[in-house]
Amino acid sequence: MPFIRMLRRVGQSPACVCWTSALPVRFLGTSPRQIPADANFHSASFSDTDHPRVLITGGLGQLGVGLANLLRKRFGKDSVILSDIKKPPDHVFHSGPFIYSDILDYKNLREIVVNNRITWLFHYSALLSAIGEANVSLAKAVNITGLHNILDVAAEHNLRLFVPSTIGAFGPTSPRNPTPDLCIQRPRTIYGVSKVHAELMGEYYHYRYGLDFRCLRYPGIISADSQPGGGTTDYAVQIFHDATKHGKFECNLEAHTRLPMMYIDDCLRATLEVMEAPAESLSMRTYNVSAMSFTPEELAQEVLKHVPEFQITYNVDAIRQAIADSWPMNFDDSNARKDWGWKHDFDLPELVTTMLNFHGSETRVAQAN
Ligand SMILES: NC(=O)c1ccc[n+]([C@@H]2O[C@H](COP(=O)([O-])OP(=O)(O)OC[C@H]3O[C@@H](n4cnc5c(N)ncnc54)[C@H](O)[C@@H]3O)[C@@H](O)[C@H]2O)c1
Ligand SMILES: C[C@@H](O)[C@H](N)C(=O)O
Repeated sequence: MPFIRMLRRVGQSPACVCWTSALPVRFLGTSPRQIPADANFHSASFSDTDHPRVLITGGLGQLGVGLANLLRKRFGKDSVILSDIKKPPDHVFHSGPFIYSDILDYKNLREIVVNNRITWLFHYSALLSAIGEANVSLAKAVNITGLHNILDVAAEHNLRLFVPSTIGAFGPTSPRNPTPDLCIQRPRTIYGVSKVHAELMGEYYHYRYGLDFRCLRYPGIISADSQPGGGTTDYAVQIFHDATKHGKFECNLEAHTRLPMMYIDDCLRATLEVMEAPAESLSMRTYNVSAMSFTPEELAQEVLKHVPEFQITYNVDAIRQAIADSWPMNFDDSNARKDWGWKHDFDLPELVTTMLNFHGSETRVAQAN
């Protein structure tokens, strides 16, 4: 019977023994963009877990290049395509496949997925919290309309889809210390609203169309060799540049502002681990992940142990402060630890040593040249 072909892979997790398993998709409407049945499952016959062919959107931001490096080590250089709307720097362009992809252009997205037989998609394009408040209409387009395109292309081509969410998906009425996976989510930034929307839409597509949607709520991510893209947690990256270059740092958040944070290696490993986790181990599709939690003052104290002349001053940015005050202080990630074995490697001391070593050696190289 022709409609049998239209049945999506369902019942993949205990949470997805949904009514799609009992009813053919024909009775539920077809795919999200009304694609004919024969157009589905371009990639269904390939082994998408053992050897995925990967597309990363928004790959030239703080996190994408590191993710590509990790995935290329695991799946081979040519199996991972990095994409963005920006021009890649030389070292990125020469390190593996790069392609232009604007997530607002649905046909372009579909062409890339089809031509490259993509099976896994990591959707990193976004406008972050502070920059999103400065440009709400662009944030709505990229974070919401763009997400719709990604969900549709993923559902139509049977992709495994990773979309990162954030501590910013919570708001002032959420429990802040700790913040569990399931609680009130009423964020007050366009970034947060778009991320709650992404979580809910991804889960809806999972239950409605059998989309293999996986989502982690990242804390603020700290990286040494990539710059943050306009978020509230950016201070915790900039402090290391300034401590090694100038011995001082002006912080745009108040001294006692506590936020969950994570070193990039932990973040990217968590991302790969949840993507490789057997579907039956996932009792949820959106998980908090956490590593450490600190204030600017505590971070400065740790930096001082290595840079004795280091000084921190405060010049608070009211918008970022209001955002930070509405976000979780500590993240409860016990479900991720229980379901798929999440465990972080970096606490505050290891983070600070690693970051200062990186920037210290860079500064020494620059001084020697
Ligand atoms: N960095 C963090 O601390 C953090 C924390 C929580 C969640 N996240 C999430 O992780 C993801 C990656 O974060 P990041 O820090 O690398 O972000 P970033 O801001 O550094 O990079 C985002 C990238 O998206 C690209 N982009 C913008 N518009 C686009 C479009 N129309 N089409 C294609 N690409 C477009 C930008 O050019 C940019 O390179 C985001 O979804 C973000 O919300 C990041
Ligand atoms: C926390 C995260 O989503 C991002 N770093 C921001 O501050 O906007």
